[in-house]
Amino acid sequence: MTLITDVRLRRVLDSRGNPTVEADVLTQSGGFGRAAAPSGASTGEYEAIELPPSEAIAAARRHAVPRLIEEVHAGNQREVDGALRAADGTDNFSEIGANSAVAISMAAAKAGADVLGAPLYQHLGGAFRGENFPVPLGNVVGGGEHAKEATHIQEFLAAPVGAPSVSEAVFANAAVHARVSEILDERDTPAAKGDEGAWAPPISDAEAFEVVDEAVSDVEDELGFEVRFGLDMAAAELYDDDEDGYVYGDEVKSTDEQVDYVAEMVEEYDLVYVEDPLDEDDYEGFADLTERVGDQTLICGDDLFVTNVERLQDGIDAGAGNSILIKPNQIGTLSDAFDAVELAVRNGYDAVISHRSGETEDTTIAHLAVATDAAFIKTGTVQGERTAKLNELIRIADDAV
Ligand SMILES: O=C(O)[C@@H](CO)OP(=O)(O)O
Ligand SMILES: [Mg+2]
Repeated sequence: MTLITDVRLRRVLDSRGNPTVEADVLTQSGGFGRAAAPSGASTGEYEAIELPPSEAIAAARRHAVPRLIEEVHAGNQREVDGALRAADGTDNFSEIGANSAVAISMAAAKAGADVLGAPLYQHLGGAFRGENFPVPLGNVVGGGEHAKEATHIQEFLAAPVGAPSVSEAVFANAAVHARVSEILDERDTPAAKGDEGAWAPPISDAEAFEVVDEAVSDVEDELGFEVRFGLDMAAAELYDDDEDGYVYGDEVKSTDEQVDYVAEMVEEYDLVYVEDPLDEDDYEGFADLTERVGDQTLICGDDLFVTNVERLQDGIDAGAGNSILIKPNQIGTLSDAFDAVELAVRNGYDAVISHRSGETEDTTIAHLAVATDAAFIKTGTVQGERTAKLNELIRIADDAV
């Protein structure tokens, strides 16, 4: 019934106005799934390869589509993803592009769910999934590669850890985003927005800590449940080999100073989450920091692990981090993303399912987060391509998908 009968690929717009790959998968019994690949700006060096969309589409049509049509069942995700891997023949999807691979992989999952008449999260996670919901990490202030003339730290993320429901959590993040804007106004600080819809004010990181801390406390008082915050430092973008350190404008921090700085910020602001606090090759630095503050906060590897089980296993062996960011397009298929979650959970690491800075209205990651029982989902706060995922989470909780 779920035998794939057609795969259609096209270029569509992403939220930055760039082209990206969209896939439609059709099955014998009329099942249909559609998904689009997201795209990063602060991409990790070890990510699977994103090809220019036209090239990725042409290569996938040549190599992958013939191996899928009348050959593979959309309901069997391992079979779909195995065919994509076989069609590509490389470790990093450099032949057909991870953007084509992930779009087809996700579209096939949706087609499989469609035939079963089940919501995607249930198809992927099983009948007993859907009781627990991830805490949404909401980007409220940011800079780095996502905005010019703003903070060095890429993302300051509201984390409504005490919210009684996913809907209240989503609205809490929106309230923090709104409160940040008021506080910036009070300080006569103009702010543009970055790629993910976070405020991108021309202020120092130290001031951003103050502003976000104040906004989070105000919203916590107003709503009456615990709201904290965290960071994505995207430190691989700050690290400069020539300087042998992390560059914050005129200041350069050595690795030891960077570890001290992050540990101090965790203490001072009671941070609940710190992503990529060190360079993407620095397992040792991650391990030092995890040793110091890993019992108080999540230390999450994004560019460090790139959703890759081998890199995650190296991290587990080294004691580097206690959490992994999961981005399906970093590795190319849903099966690979699930394998990374499974390895993480077996080793006491929390999984955090994540969007990219370039997104579409695709909502697959909302389902993925519920299907995998992930602790957190990072998918912005406002702006259509972000609210698409957040609203889908609300619908899943309301049994309305
Ligand atoms: O670093 C990150 O975690 C992401 C998403 O916030 O950014 P990008 O997609 O640009 O890699
Ligand atoms: Mg990151």
